[in-house]
Amino acid sequence: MATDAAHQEAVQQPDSRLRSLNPGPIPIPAAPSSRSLLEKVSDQPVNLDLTASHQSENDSISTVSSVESEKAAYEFLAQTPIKSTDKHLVEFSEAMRTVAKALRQVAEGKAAAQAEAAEWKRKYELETAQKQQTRIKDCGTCTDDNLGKMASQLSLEAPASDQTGCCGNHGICSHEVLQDEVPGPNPRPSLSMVGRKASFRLSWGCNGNKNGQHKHDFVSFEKGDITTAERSSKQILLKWESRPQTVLFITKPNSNSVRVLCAEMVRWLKEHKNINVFVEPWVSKELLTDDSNHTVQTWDNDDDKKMLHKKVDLIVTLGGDGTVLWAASLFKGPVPPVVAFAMGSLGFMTPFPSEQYRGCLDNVLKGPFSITLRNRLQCHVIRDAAKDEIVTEEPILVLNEVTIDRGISSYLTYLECYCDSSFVTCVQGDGLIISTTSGSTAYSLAAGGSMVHPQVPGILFTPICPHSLSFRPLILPEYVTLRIQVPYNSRGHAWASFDGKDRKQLAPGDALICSISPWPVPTACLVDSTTDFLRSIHEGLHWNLRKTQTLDGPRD
Ligand SMILES: NC(=O)c1ccc[n+]([C@@H]2O[C@H](COP(=O)([O-])OP(=O)(O)OC[C@H]3O[C@@H](n4cnc5c(N)ncnc54)[C@H](O)[C@@H]3O)[C@@H](O)[C@H]2O)c1
Ligand SMILES: Nc1ncnc2c1ncn2[C@@H]1O[C@H](COP(=O)(O)OP(=O)(O)OP(=O)(O)O)[C@@H](O)[C@H]1O
Repeated sequence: MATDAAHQEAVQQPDSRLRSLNPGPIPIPAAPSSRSLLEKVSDQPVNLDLTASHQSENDSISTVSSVESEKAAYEFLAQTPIKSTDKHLVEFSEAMRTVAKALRQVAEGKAAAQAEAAEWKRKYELETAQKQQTRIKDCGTCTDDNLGKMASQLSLEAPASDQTGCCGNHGICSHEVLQDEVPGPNPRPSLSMVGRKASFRLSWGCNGNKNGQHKHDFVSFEKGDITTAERSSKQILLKWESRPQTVLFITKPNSNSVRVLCAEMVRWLKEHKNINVFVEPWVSKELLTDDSNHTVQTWDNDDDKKMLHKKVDLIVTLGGDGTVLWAASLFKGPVPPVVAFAMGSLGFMTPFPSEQYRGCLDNVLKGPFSITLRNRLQCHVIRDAAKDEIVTEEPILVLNEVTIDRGISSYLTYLECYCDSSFVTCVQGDGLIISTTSGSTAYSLAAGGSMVHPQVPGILFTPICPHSLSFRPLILPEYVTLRIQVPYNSRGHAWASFDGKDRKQLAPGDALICSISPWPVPTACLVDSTTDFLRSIHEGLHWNLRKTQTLDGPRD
């Protein structure tokens, strides 16, 4: 009998029979015979959630007791001609797989969108909370009523008379006068020795004209025709409005020549220019041992360090590019102009020759001088584990780049990248560099990114050894926010490093959010921004160096 034969077959191969019989616990309408079988095989409720949909079909098979399944199968097989039922069930099973896959995709899409929305909300809350915290901290003991007033005093302000004169008429964010120290408890003696901070004005130079005037770029929409007006020279000039009085020295450690020059420059500035000098705490000890006549100032705690920008008119760096990065990293907010003397091997950001420091400093202290406004990236690490906390980790500012790589892991990094709300790509390779245009000549360049003039407003998106032939570096506009997410299904952790330092581990679920910071680093130019940039790529990289062909050869 056919039924007996089928019974026999089922007894001999119960496993394979059950695999085709059980497409999962979702009782979706199907052929009557299949449906009745499913109801007998599994009495589990419909489960459309993400966790259940992530289980493989094999997992769902294992949720059904094999004894029950076998019994149900025998009963079913006793009633139904096995061949046609098998065919139905195979079809049904396929249909179920398709449904499960679709449900999983929907659930995954929804979860990703929710996660993204939650993160943007958290980022907003984080920034608001941090701003508020800073204000409260800096205001010290001031009352709630005074909080708003004090907070506005703390921020950078332009004098009322100048607002129309500069920002009003010329429209650029030019001059900014740093306020005196906010009244608060116990000003530190070392910091309070310094007088009022020098004010300065920034303006666009116009066709070589250094009179402080500038023209605006503007777009005209007259009669629906879009045109851009004549472009001014975008060279930015810094002109002192009052005499700079305080200079901060940042020096490369472990260098004898740097130490000697630092001592000499400090003496010269104090004796000939009547300048107050700040140095890092370790340098102050070094200078004291070298020459007890040096009266330099320093800081001894983080709170004083955070107030440096209110005291320092100018930063002088002695070292290579790394020293400029170090100097910038000391300032989590506004950065005073940096005069970088070259005492390293390359020096893309260090245009001033140290042997001519007297002339260079004379010019800078007098002004006006050209500056390059170098954008920094502001990076937030958002921990998956800290999703419910409003304030997570402090933002980190980088002048060159933030790198997300595989660290010591031997697996490919797997990073999901979003630009604002758009998906960019998944990086599978050694990692990703998100670089400023200043950093374009550093690590990003080594990874195949383009060299970009530091005044170009953009963010470089450069993969490191991508395992894909078609992954080319990108340059994105400067106003976007990038989110790099280590997905839950990443095989390993990723590591973020900031200007080559401060490595932080990123676990699956963690994300890094980067956008351009409102606090650029103004670096003084030797000539002007473009001349200095071209000189650095010629001299530093020997860019496009080739022997010139002679006339001595084939001609047209
Ligand atoms: N493969 C690479 O090229 C590679 C690898 C790791 C780090 N880096 C770079 O090193 C930087 C940290 O510098 P450091 O001095 O602290 O480390 P470091 O002492 O290891 O020096 C790195 C080198 O990069 C050069 N450099 C730094 N910033 C530059 C810039 N904006 N343009 C051109 N060259 C630049 C420095 O002059 C130095 O020669 C990182 O921000 C990263 O860009 C490069
Ligand atoms: N004041 C400082 N305190 C601590 N570390 C510093 C300081 N200044 C520089 N560094 C670090 O010292 C390292 C070397 O500095 P830098 O790049 O300026 O010198 P260099 O290697 O001689 O120059 P180049 O990079 O052009 O060859 C960098 O990693 C930098 O971060």
